[in-house]
Amino acid sequence: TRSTRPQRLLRAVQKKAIKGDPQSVISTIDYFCRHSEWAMNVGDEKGAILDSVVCEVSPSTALELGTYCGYSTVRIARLLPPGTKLITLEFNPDYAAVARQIIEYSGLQDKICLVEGASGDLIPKMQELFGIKTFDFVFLDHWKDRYLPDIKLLEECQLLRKGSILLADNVICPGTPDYLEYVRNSPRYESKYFKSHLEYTKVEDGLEKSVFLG
Ligand SMILES: O=C(NC/C=C/[C@H]1O[C@@H](n2cnc(C(F)(F)F)c2)[C@H](O)[C@@H]1O)c1cc([N+](=O)[O-])cc(O)c1O
Ligand SMILES: [Mg+2]
Repeated sequence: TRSTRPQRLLRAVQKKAIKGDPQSVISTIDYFCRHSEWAMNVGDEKGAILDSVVCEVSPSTALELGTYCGYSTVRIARLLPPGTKLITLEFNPDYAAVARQIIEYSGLQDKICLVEGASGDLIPKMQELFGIKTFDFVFLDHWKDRYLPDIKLLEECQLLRKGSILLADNVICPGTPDYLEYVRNSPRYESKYFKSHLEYTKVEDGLEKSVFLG
């Protein structure tokens, strides 16, 4: 049967990127998505905003919801201080299998823990599975109707602390209206919109950065 898009993206990385070089993995994926097949990676333009927030926060504990092929996983992990771990959650086993290979090819496997399952099941287990008390940084890029329920779950599980940073992709396209309304109007968050474009296109999209106020 025909290969899947994530498999073709992985093949491009294995063929064109330099093993052990995260930047070349990132550049190879961006080139593939711009010139061969579009794919729902955060991309280079929004990726630069993601980079700047990760560097600013310099998190000791970080969570990503929605690994997909591991593009943003590699982007985040390459900037983390030594000894810190990025936990990334992926629901689809086929995507997870591709992501594991892309992460390994980048050489960042020691900084990343990819966990397969549903956020609703895994978030309540973060303390017991990983000894995590709170997350300094959370990147949301999974199903858009899960952003709001999942941050409410993070709050309930006491996984956010005063100053925790949430960064959400696609708040304009495809859009996360209920999430946006919540973080922009809740007294428990201070929110800011970073205008950009949908990956590899001229369509408007952006990232919403929200600080949990406790
Ligand atoms: O739909 C989009 N993204 C959905 C992304 C979904 C990805 O998140 C995973 N997931 C689901 N639950 C979990 C958790 F956390 F529970 F484990 C992880 C899914 O299996 C999938 O790999 C999207 C669409 C467009 N677009 O232009 O259509 C552009 C984008 O940037 C997008 O992110
Ligand atoms: Mg996205």
